[in-house]
Amino acid sequence: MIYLLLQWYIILPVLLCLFYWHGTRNFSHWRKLGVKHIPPEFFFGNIRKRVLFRVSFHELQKELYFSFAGERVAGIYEGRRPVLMVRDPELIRLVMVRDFDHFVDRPVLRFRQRPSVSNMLISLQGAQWKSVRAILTPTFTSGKIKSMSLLVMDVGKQMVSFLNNLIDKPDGCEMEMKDFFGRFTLDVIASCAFGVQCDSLQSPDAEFAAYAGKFNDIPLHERMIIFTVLLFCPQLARFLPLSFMNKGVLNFLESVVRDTKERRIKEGIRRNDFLQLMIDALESEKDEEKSVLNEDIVIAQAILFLLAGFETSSTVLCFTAFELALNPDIQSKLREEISRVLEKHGGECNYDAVQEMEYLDMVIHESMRKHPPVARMDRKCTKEYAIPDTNITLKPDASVTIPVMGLHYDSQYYPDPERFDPLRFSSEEKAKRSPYVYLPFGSGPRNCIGARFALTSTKMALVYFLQDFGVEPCSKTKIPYAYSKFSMLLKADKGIWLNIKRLANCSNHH
Ligand code: HEM
Repeated sequence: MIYLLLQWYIILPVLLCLFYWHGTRNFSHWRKLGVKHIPPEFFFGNIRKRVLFRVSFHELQKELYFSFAGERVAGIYEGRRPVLMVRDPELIRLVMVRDFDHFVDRPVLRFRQRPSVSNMLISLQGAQWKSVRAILTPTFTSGKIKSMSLLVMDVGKQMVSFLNNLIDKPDGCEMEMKDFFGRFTLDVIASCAFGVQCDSLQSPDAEFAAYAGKFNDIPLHERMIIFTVLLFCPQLARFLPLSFMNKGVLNFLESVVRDTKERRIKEGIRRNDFLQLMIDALESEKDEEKSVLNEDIVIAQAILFLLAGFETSSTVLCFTAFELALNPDIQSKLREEISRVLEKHGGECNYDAVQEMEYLDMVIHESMRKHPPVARMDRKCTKEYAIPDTNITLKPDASVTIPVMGLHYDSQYYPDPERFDPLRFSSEEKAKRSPYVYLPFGSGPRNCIGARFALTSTKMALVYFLQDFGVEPCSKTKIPYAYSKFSMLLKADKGIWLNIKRLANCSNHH
């Protein structure tokens, strides 16, 4: 017994020392390279406030950016992991565009996952990413998006008829905007990526909507394990069968894609949606010797479109509505443009009409500046890279981050950054600043593949909405809103509540 105790008296301190050594051995990384940094803390590095959920992800990114004012690059520690923050717009261009072949991948946690997750474009790497991206790129051309916009128009009309039925009082109806626009966006993605007509506005309990609502429901213990692995030993991830997504939901989505695909092939049905474009690519590649696509890859992308497009697009709509409610002059000016352009197009909100709306474009871009759904962009160094005009050489596997949220609030690029001013995005104003200080969709070959689709569908939603309805603050509106501390994507704590009113001269033509 004494022998056993003695053994533990020795083993335990040794284990603790090893644990401490492992947790801190990278902590001289930035000092040795002469990069400005904040001294790290054991376990937390520089992100203690975030790990303890004291601050939101967006606020932390902003704070870190502003703690290195005047620097072109800065060093941060996320847990024990050193990450290089690239602050200078010209260096951002080099990393994201010119020297992209050194930064092809994202530093993602690669758990042992099923093919419908491991094949998602967002986490694919190297040559495999390149070949899948090349196949998907033609599905996002303006021509394809234009034909898909017909599906978005159907959903827009459903949205208007839903609101017409709901709002019968002259003083309007208070609604949570994320939930409202979330249902519009879900219907758009269900239709375009899964070929499912779900009308979640009229029937929120419909099967597809009910499943989609549970997408991020994962048990607390799995969440904790993921967080610890992420901070301490990401190398372990590939041995663990964990996922950020609910397994039941994944099973459901997989079967929707499989069944739809089989039905379309068997019955010769065709539809103008992403799924059709992917099925066509799969069929045309079937007999090629070096085919890239297979059913798993198609399923993975359909699920990814839901994952990458749903929260982001509905967030943009929600915060745009918030800004329009707070800035009634801008709301009126936008509505004037909408009426003027739609009149030219016989009153119909179609793809071409929306493309002509310049002020709408400025409003949505200013909204994504102030409220970018994604707070930062990440890249992994894949080939040794000497950063020009510095003595820093990044080794393969090093992580680099682009501080989107900080750049969007930097007054040297956007004077009075808290002010909502769409005119910052007039052609003259845009020409005055680097494009690399505005990155809601990222940049370079690894940017958001769905950006054009997202812009088209969110703009159409706003046009349908603003034609007949207006938004204004109500008693439940929190100004300024508080950021949710539990979300990686931008989210307002307790939501964004606004009053929706039917306009007096509402056309009611739908
Ligand atoms: C307003 C809505 C959206 C925003 C703000 C947004 C933002 C982003 C951002 C910031 C990235 C990372 C870019 C980078 O690392 O440079 C990204 C990647 C991606 N997005 Fe979006 N996104 C939106 C909508 C969509 C939609 C609707 C789809 C699909 C239909 C989509 C599909 C993707 C995919 C597949 C990637 C990964 C691309 C790759 O790794 O090659 N996104 N998005």
